[in-house]
Amino acid sequence: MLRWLTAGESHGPELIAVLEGLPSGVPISMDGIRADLARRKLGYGRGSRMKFEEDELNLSGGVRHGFSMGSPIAIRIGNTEWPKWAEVMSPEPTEISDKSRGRSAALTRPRPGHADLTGMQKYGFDEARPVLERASARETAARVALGAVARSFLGELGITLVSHTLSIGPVRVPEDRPLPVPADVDALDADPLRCFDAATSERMVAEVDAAKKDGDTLGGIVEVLAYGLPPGLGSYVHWDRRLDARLAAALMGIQAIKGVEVGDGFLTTTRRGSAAHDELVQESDGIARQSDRAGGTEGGMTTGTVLRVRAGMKPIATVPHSLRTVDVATSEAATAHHQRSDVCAVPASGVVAEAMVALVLAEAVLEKFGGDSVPETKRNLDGYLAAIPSNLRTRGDHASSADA
Ligand SMILES: Cc1cc2nc3c(=O)[nH]c(=O)nc-3n(C[C@H](O)[C@H](O)[C@H](O)COP(=O)(O)O)c2cc1C
Ligand SMILES: C=C(O[C@@H]1CC(C(=O)O)=C[C@@H](OP(=O)(O)O)[C@H]1O)C(=O)O
Repeated sequence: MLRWLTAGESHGPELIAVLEGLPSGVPISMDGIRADLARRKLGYGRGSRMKFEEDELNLSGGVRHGFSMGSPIAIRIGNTEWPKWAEVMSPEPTEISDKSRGRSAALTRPRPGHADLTGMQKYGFDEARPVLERASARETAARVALGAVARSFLGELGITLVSHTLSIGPVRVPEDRPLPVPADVDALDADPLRCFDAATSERMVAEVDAAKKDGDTLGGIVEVLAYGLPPGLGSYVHWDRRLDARLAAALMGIQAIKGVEVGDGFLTTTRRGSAAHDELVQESDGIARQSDRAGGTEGGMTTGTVLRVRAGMKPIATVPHSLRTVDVATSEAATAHHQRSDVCAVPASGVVAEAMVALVLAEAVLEKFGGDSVPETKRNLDGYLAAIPSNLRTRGDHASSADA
């Protein structure tokens, strides 16, 4: 069983993440995790905070000499801005000195679209600071660090993930563009919007510039692909074991994600059945699907073809051209509080989505194949693939983890 938790506030001293249930022998490098943390901060349209704040990575449990030991992985991500917030976010009752007076001003003008107002109602606060500190997507740094570990485990089994930006606001990659493959990851990360289509990326940059100029914000859609999966992760036997359901929940659990699609998703609903599914044909090297409309799952299980899921992000709620709200201290009409914000965080959301998919897949792999060490998990996976009768084999099933 794989489980994970994160803790920590946006302007707290550090974020903390724990991953329990990972086998021994997974290569884990500080540089590898740092590289993913850096990817999460990229993306045209991110706010000024991404430039001055640094993620200070500490690995404080579960890893020795570059490999997991089977014990819980404990990760701390220190926040270099903490000294400025030490009084405002002090865990002990503290006098607020003049230098922190501005930062500690009560946030009584809740932002529509953020957690501010409902969070105050629910947890009994008279201002939004304690709400936004945890609702903030700063927390996604902790998930990305865990995702880097999960990805490394999957990599040992020959499973590779790719994420990319499909749309920003109304600007979308044309449907007929080929899917990026693992070899394209560096090029994707080098693109300002993590978009695989250069012409669309240019239009996306212009769209972000236009929104920024208007004091506005943007959302969009990201896609995560997983290559090298075996058939049969997840199950049809119970709703909460369906892999597509678990992926949807994990993606919806990312701040500001409001829609999830598996494969062709909503587009499929516009097709007739005869043009909606992936027909099976016997080839010399196994049964082959003639298309990939389903996105790599049938009956809540991986089919062994490329997994393809999408997450739709709403526009950032902290709109510089502030939205109407109520000052809950006076009940007067007001504009929502705004200090600074991202104009668009869709590229970063792709990296977070990749991390969430990696965690769900790592969990599903361990459920099916178990193993307390990577070699044991590999043996179990290879044994399963080898035992699939030849008449049931789909193309690619034989590519065992030994090839990873
Ligand atoms: C990577 C990332 C960056 C974000 N940056 C901001 C931001 O700068 N300002 C903001 O208001 N919301 C931002 N959000 C979205 C809010 O965290 C989110 O809207 C809020 O927590 C309320 O949750 P909900 O949108 O799911 O209802 C960001 C989300 C992600 C995933
Ligand atoms: C700090 C991060 O993202 C933050 C997520 C966020 C929000 O409301 O979700 C609001 C912004 O923070 P602030 O309001 O302090 O400028 C973003 O910078 C991060 O991703 O590391």
